[in-house]
Amino acid sequence: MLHVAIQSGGYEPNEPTIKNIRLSVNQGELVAMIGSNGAGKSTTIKALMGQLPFLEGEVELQKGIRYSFIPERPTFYEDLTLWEHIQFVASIEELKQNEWEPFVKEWLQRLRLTDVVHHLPGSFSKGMQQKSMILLGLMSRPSLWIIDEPFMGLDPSATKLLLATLEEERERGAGILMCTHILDTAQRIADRFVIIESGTLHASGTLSEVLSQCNVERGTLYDCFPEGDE
Ligand SMILES: Nc1ncnc2c1ncn2[C@@H]1O[C@H](COP(=O)(O)OP(=O)(O)OP(=O)(O)O)[C@@H](O)[C@H]1O
Repeated sequence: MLHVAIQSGGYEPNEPTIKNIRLSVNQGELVAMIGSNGAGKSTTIKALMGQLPFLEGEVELQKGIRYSFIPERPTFYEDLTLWEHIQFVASIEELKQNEWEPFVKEWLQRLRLTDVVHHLPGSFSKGMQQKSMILLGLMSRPSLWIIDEPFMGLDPSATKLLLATLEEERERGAGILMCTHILDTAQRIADRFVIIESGTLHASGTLSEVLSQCNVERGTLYDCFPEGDE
C-alpha cells in the first residue's frame, strides 16, 4: 500500500539529509524503521507525508488509502477539549454520528480517557496525549498507520494497550510503519525492518536478512549498532 523510493531529500536545496531510501509497507504488515539519533527517520517520515521542502524520488500511496499519522510529539488545538477534537475529526472525515459515537465511547473507556474527555489535551500527561492521538487516529479506520516513536513516555499498561491495538489493527488488515528505538519490542512485533544510518538505507528486510546485512551472525538488532558514539 506504500512504496517509497527516495533519491534525495532535505531541508535546504542541494543539502540532502536523506539519500537512496527504499521501503514498502504491505497490507497487514508492521514495518519498523530504526536507526541512531539524527539518522534521518523522522525526515523520511516527513518525506513520505509530503512535508519535506526538498525531495527527489517517488512516494506512492495506493489509491484510496486512508492513513493516520501519530507524530513523535502529540499536537493538539490549544482551545479544544478532547471531545471537540473528536467532533472535529468526525466532521473532516465526514463520519456518521451513529457509527463514530459508539466506537469512540468504547475506545475512550478502553484507553481510560472517559473522565477527561471534556478537558484540554494540552493539560494531559504524555501518555494520555499519546492515547488521545491514537483514538483520533483510530476514528478514520485507516488502512495505513505511520507512527513516530509510539512507546516514549508510556507506562507499562499503556504500552500493553498500544501493542494490543497495533495487533488488532494489523489483524484488521492495516499496514503499519513505525519508527522506534525500543529494539527488543520492534524485534518481537515487526514483520520487516528498515535500518537508516547517516541518512541512507543501511539494511532492510526480515530479521534474519537485516542481521546478515549487518554482519551479525548470532544476536539481536542491538548488535547492528556500535556502543556509544563510535
Ligand atoms: N526542520 C529541520 N531543519 C533542518 N534540519 C533538520 C530539521 N529536522 C531535522 N533536521 C536534521 O536532519 C537530520 C536527521 O534528523 P531526523 O530528525 O530525521 O533524525 P531521526 O533519525 O528521526 O533522529 P531521532 O532518533 O533522534 O529522532 C539531523 O541532522 C537533524 O539535525
